[in-house]
Amino acid sequence: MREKIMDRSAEIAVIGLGYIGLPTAIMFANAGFNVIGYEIREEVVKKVNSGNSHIIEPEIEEMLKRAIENGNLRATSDKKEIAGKDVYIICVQTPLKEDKTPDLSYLESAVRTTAESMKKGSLVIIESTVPPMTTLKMAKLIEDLTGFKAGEDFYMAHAPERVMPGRIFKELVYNSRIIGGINEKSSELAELLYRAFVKGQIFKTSSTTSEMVKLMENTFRDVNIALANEFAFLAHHYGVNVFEAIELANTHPRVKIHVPGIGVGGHCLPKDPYLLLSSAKEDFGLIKKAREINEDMPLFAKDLLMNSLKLINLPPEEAVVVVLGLSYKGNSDDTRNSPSLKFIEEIKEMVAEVRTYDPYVEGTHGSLEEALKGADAAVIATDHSEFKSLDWQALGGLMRNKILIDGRHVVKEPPKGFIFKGIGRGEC
Ligand SMILES: NC(=O)c1ccc[n+]([C@@H]2O[C@H](COP(=O)([O-])OP(=O)(O)OC[C@H]3O[C@@H](n4cnc5c(N)ncnc54)[C@H](O)[C@@H]3O)[C@@H](O)[C@H]2O)c1
Ligand SMILES: CC(=O)N[C@@H]1[C@@H](OP(=O)(O)OP(=O)(O)OC[C@H]2O[C@@H](n3ccc(=O)[nH]c3=O)[C@H](O)[C@@H]2O)O[C@H](CO)[C@@H](O)[C@@H]1O
Repeated sequence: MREKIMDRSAEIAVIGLGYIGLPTAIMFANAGFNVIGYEIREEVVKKVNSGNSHIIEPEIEEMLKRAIENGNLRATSDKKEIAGKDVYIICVQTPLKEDKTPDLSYLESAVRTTAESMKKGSLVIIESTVPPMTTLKMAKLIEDLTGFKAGEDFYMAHAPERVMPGRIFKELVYNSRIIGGINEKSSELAELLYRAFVKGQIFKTSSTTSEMVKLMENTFRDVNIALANEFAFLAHHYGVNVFEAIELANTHPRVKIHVPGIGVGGHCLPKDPYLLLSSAKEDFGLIKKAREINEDMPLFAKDLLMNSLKLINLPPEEAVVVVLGLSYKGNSDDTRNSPSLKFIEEIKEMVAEVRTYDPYVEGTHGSLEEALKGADAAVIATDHSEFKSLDWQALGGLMRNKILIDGRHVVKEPPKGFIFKGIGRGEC
């Protein structure tokens, strides 16, 4: 297998062609490997094979076209086509169930497909983010299904993905990588494989440590954002602009406060802290509390909206509200766990009409001007670049009442003639 990886003759199957699987498949294909992407969504398979990406990400269209044109990448929904590959890389989603416990059904199904397809000597890599000890459990499942011995008849590692959407193709190359093999040989093979395109450092450890590292990174970020959000609450209480206060606090050499806002969305931060806690017998409460704070931020935005309507004596049930941005973060089309959706859920029964505008998300208004015509309030819920330079004086002319709520600190100066409130801006 070492030689096959070195001379690029190892054949790779990537299971799941989403935000992580598709870029990963493209990178290995452009590094010279023959890659087949196995994906259950047929519309994704069709799109990828025609050289078009189903996700929005800088550089992806050119990179995908290159991989398809050089004949190294193909997608399929047919299990038979991934039989007998040397390497299987699992990149399926690992969401939460309603009760916030891990839903590992996609992962288990992908592992079962891998077990049905692999051969003696295959290397199986889980890139998905998973609760600690999952890779060992999946290795056992493969042993039970195939009769192969883990670490001898097949190799297995957790190689968590750490890229940031919007910078995926840069971070795939330059981020350092953690490889958690179930044994030394598994780690070594996985390291050799990723060296095909990774220029960052590669650290080898056990699979359970690597699972925990990934979850700790996102939990660190989530808890820090919760702290920033709590500072925003306090700043409203004291009539302080929290962004000015954060900028000043961050001049301290050992302080780096995160950015408060309408909430924390995406496929990762809202669930990874729960994956970390999922099998713990007890916890200290901090991680859960941080989650609760971040999950409640859309309610804070709702309060700012309701207070503003009160100021103009407009009953909420008569108000037309326009939400700017549905995706969880700027310049992305991903709406998973987006705080905008929770905000809309919270207000939709209270107001006359909710309109949405998001240039990245289908099914929203085609034009912001159209959406704002006759509206009473605009609520910015996503920090898309184009929302940073809007001419609110001109847009205000289209509105019936001029209320502007900024949930993402994109409006630097409150526009004249508006009732303006922003999360962290010091006024309720
Ligand atoms: N999105 C991110 O920014 C990001 C970053 C780092 C890590 N991760 C982790 O990577 C994993 C994947 O996340 P994602 O955002 O790419 O998810 P995604 O939903 O975009 O992609 C998963 C894909 O797998 C497919 N799939 C599901 N079950 C399958 C099966 N049994 N066989 C074949 N295909 C199957 C789905 O149809 C989907 O297209 C998750 O564990 C996530 O936590 C995500
Ligand atoms: C540790 C880390 O860096 N992990 C990254 C993270 O990537 P992400 O795409 O989820 O992006 P984030 O920027 O973390 O945003 C999430 C949400 O938090 C809001 N937010 C953010 C910063 C802030 O100060 N205040 C906020 O309110 C923002 O608006 C958005 O809704 O998880 C990926 C998957 O595991 C990782 O691979 C990737 O490295």
